Amino acid sequence: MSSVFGKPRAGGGQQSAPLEVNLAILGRRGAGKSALTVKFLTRRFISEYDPNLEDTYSSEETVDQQHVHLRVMDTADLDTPRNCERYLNWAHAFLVVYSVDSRQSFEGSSSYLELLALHAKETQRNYPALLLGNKLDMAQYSRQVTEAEGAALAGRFGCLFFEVSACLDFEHVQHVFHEAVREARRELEKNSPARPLFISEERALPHQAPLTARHGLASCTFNTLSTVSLKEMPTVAQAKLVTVKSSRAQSKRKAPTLTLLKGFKIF
Ligand SMILES: Nc1nc2c(ncn2[C@@H]2O[C@H](COP(=O)(O)OP(=O)(O)OP(=O)(O)O)[C@@H](O)[C@H]2O)c(=O)[nH]1
Repeated sequence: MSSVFGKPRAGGGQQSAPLEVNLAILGRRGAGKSALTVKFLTRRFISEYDPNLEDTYSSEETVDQQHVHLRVMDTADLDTPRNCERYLNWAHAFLVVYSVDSRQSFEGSSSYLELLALHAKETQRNYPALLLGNKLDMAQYSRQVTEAEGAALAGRFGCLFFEVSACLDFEHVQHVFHEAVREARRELEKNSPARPLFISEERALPHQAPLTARHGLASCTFNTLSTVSLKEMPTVAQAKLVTVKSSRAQSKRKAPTLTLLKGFKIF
């Protein structure tokens, strides 16, 4: 079951098909994958969760004025990469997360980057990955991995690197997810068959179906920078949905509600 966290779309006039991007969040247990995912989707920090729950969420995003249908798989791999095909064959980009206060999780992130490099070699394709050092808020008390070490590891694998915190700014977390979308988009555009960028006129040719029918588009004037994903949604673990109030402070009013996974507690 997938959960949908809808956000208002900007640029309502734009009619082109949304870009579809699948993003998998990888990393050792406790690195903060779920906390970052839920922060991005709800702007909130969670502190309680079910560590065995793996689920895929979808969210409507606007990245650089483009409408993006983003799916995020918050993986639960226990301690080492397992049954990796479920995300390797599905994702267009990966966020590899470690915690700056855990050397073990940093070493774990290195195994994930190696796995992705091997997959890229085997499939002869580039899969963008971003390395994230999470729990930056803990750095002043219990940092075990320096920023330079994180940057060096990212440099070895040619990926972007950010230090973040699921507890701090939403905007910074959102920026990182949107960077992943940009990286995925770059690859999708590189790998998609050449298509015309602008078509100003549609003429029904005798032997050709109209463009609208062939592309499933409503209008003949369009910009086809977006790429429709052909990858299938994986079968994801069943997750029970619960509805919680979006804010305790709003309890006296008719509070809006959010649908969240069982196991997440919102503060
Ligand atoms: N201080 C701090 N704690 C965090 C942060 N992110 C996550 N945590 C805490 O770290 C613990 C693990 O976070 P999760 O998001 O469940 O980690 P995970 O990587 O999803 O772990 P698994 O579900 O076991 O794979 C939880 O107690 C979170 O509250 C952060 O940025 N700062």
